[in-house]
Amino acid sequence: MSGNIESRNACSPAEVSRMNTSELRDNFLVEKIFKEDTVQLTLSFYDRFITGGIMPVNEAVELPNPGNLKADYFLERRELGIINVGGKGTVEADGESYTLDLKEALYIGKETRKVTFSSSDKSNPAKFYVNSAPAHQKYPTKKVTKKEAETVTLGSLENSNQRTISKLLVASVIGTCQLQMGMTELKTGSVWNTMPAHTHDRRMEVYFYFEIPEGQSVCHFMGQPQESRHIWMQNEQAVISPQWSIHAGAGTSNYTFIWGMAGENLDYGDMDVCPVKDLK
Ligand SMILES: O=C(O)C(=O)C[C@H](O)C(=O)CO
Ligand SMILES: [Zn+2]
Repeated sequence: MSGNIESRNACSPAEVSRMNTSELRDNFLVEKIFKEDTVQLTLSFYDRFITGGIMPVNEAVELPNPGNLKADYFLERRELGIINVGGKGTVEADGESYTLDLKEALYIGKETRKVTFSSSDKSNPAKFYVNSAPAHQKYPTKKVTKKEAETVTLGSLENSNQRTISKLLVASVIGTCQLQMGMTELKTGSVWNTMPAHTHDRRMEVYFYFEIPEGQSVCHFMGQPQESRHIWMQNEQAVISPQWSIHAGAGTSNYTFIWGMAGENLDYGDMDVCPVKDLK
């Protein structure tokens, strides 16, 4: 890829409070994450965070060097996090191969020149969901399985929000510059994520919703806690959350999502919780 990738400007809270449905969706929703044999990337100017998907089917696919990064290669000044949400696949990073099964993660450090993605079985292709943030130090490339993740169970069936959070690429598990990624799986009968909602001025965040059953959807809530807006999300779509915005959702069924963050700190627990009774 020598051309530019799609970029999204940062918007102010006042501007967002006046947006109509399509303006909200154009600025924050990333509609198409996976396309056969293609790298789909979106650059957000919140913390210069890149979100995308790579689905190799018929051939291996190489991480491109988009023109708007003005770099010699993609990871010259960046780090990359990958979570596979499809069939078994392999990521090759400067000649080293890492096989990723469903829901396994890989961190690739700064200064890795060549990264290629392939699927083991084209009838059940790998789907590599990727996040990338600027990096100023080289940390080792490392695979992290769900067993190696830091896991917490939150919520209750009574509050329709029982869920398991697997912190995969976080400071307690691996070294990263600013990227953090993990996955939240809702139990059957639970539909709410991240409730009570929170903001974190020190980090932006992107949610990628998947495992939404056919015919179901997730209503994602964003905006300032007292000026919330919603975006209806379909399976395998992502949504960008500014640092001033809540990011929560309620599904018409249970589902899974990947969260990725970058910014000032690596402290997962640094959140400003918004009491449910104060939301507007
Ligand atoms: O369900 C949740 O709660 C989450 O998954 C919260 C995210 O991990 C998050 O927003 C971290 O800042
Ligand atoms: Zn958050």
